Amino acid sequence: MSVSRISQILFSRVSHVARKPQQFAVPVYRYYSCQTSNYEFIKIETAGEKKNVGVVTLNRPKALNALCDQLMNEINQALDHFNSDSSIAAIVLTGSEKAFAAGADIKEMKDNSFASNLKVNFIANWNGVAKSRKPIIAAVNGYALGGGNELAMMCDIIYAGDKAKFGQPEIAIGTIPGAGGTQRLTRIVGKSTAMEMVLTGNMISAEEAERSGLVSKVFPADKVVEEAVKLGEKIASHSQLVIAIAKEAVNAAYETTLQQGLLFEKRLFHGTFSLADRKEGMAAFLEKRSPRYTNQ
Ligand SMILES: C/C=C/C(=O)SCCNC(=O)CCNC(=O)[C@H](O)C(C)(C)COP(=O)(O)OP(=O)(O)OC[C@H]1O[C@@H](n2cnc3c(N)ncnc32)[C@H](O)[C@@H]1OP(=O)(O)O
Repeated sequence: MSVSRISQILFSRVSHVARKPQQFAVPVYRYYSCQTSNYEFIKIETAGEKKNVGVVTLNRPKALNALCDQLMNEINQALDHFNSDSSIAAIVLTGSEKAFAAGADIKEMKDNSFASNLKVNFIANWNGVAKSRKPIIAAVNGYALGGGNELAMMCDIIYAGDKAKFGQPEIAIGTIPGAGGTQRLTRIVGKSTAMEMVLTGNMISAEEAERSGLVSKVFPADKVVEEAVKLGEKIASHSQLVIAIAKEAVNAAYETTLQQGLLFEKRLFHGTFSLADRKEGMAAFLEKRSPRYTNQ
């Protein structure tokens, strides 16, 4: 990748037009406030002491949060909303205690054909999560199966409740994973574990998922969202511009060769020296005080 392409990516992705969210104060949880919306299958809230973490909760309990087309479109809308809200620094994506998501909606896709999938580019709208500029933390309780596990893997960090179960059971319904279950999963957990999960459809526990690097931490089920919000708040304490750059650099490790990735990283590192926040961060360290970032 050329240096000019790297700079183009660097400067196009970190600038966006800020928009104030519509909010009203209905406390449903300490530090939480609901937001007005017309969503049917999700709920959105802001959380954290400074209300700087967006929370998207999948809310289709009768189908264990099966990822129908409308639900995925609603997730994309919510992410667009939080990505364009300058007061939000990180996003938590979660489900219910029983299911993060039980996969793509089998009822909705059972009559699809190869031709119909091609015509509408079936599940192309699932990419919104992976494309979010702001970090997304998946807080997983219960089942994360098929597209549910793939959705979690599109997030940047996965926290799991101790009863969570992860799997790619598509083989048991005559198909294969289609949204990252053979690709992201293999890069994360390695060939043997991925192959076993994809070829058998067997689920792994939260503990196994942590051991294999699929999730970074496991908490009691009723604490996982709270811990994910705390993590979002910690992320929010840093420069949002530098967070966006750091996220892109880590993601490049999955998409480029080592040499291209190292060059990309070095140029982004060099680029941070053009930011007031980089200057402020180093000055604050040397003056033994907390940094005051301005996202400039
Ligand atoms: C690109 C992506 C592709 C994919 O993701 S393919 C789909 C991969 N996922 C699966 O194959 C998982 C399917 N679901 C299950 O195996 C089971 O469910 C569970 C093990 C998750 C839970 O079992 P239990 O506790 O016995 O619940 P229940 O009665 O099976 O489910 C409750 C309701 O939820 C609906 N449901 C569950 N998963 C899906 C789904 N993936 N698509 C559509 N509906 C789903 C059921 O049908 C049922 O509904 P009703 O009460 O009307 O019978």
